[in-house]
Amino acid sequence: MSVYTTITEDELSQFLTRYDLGTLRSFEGISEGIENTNYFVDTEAGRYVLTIFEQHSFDELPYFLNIMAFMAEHAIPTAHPIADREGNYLNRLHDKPAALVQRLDGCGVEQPNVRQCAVMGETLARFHLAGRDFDGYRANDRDLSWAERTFAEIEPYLDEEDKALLRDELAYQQAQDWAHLPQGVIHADLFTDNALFRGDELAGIIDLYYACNAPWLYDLAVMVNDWARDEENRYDLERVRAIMQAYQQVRPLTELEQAEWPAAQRMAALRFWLSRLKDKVLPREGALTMIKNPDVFRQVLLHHRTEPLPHFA
Ligand SMILES: Nc1ncnc2c1ncn2[C@@H]1O[C@H](COP(=O)(O)OP(=O)(O)OP(=O)(O)O)[C@@H](O)[C@H]1O
Ligand SMILES: N[C@@H](CCO)C(=O)O
Repeated sequence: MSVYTTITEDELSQFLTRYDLGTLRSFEGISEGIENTNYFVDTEAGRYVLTIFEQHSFDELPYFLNIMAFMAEHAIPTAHPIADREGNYLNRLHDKPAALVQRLDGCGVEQPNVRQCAVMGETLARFHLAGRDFDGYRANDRDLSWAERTFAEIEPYLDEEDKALLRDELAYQQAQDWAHLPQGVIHADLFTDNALFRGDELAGIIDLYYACNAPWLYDLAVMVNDWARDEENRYDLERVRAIMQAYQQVRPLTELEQAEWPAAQRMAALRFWLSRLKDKVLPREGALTMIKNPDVFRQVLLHHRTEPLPHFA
């Protein structure tokens, strides 16, 4: 359940007076999602999603909302934030940051098919190329130095085998040439639950709240690690091929990227193994975060260390 902040009809109607969206028709809390409070909101003018941000500060949100607007305006299917009469995407509700975005007409997919994987590969490449003209900048706060700090924090809670594996992987990642890979705006969390589909048509990507500047190849690895994995955490090479070929039809990988592809898969697995481990051993106080299983990404990392996925260039 993810309605942490409950709003009344009167409060919402009052909030909507800042926008040019007509009067409220109906609203309903959304049960999916973990981090924020989300409501579906229908008004005379259309259908929207209201997000009340439970974790982010007012200062950090404009970057994310501006990227969503920029991508939507550059033909990348994304929910466009709605500006109020003064042109602001960000507002205040219950003393928390809040924003309205377009409601996309689609559903999440749990086990994507090959066609949906190809759509995602192509869309990610277009997202990366479009981002070259975006003038905001945000450093990646889940990079290798974050991984090292996180390992140091959680090390006392880990068994010897995991400690040795993580130490070895961190040393391997330190030796990679991340600085010379092509970089730009990345989504950084494009898992299957962050894309909504109507059949095989992508309605849009959501949850851009980890977006940052980082190597494009890493973003592709985050996607492949999640989209091409079956329920037993085995990789389906047809789905890997579909993502990689569709991506490279729009933006072919450079030689350096091809060489670093195994390292990128491992870095993406390491990042989500560590964040899930940290959520498990050091749960955030007061946060209602549902713990996602860290072992999935331990398994993914072990897979890629012995048998990295091909780049299909
Ligand atoms: N723009 C949108 N259009 C349609 N549905 C949306 C939109 N944004 C969110 N949703 C719906 O709301 C659900 C929760 O959104 P989201 O995944 O962003 O949750 P969250 O709590 O904000 O983030 P997280 O997934 O990181 O916990 C989604 O699964 C989706 O069903
Ligand atoms: N996609 C992340 C959670 C949200 O960032 C995970 O599956 O661990």
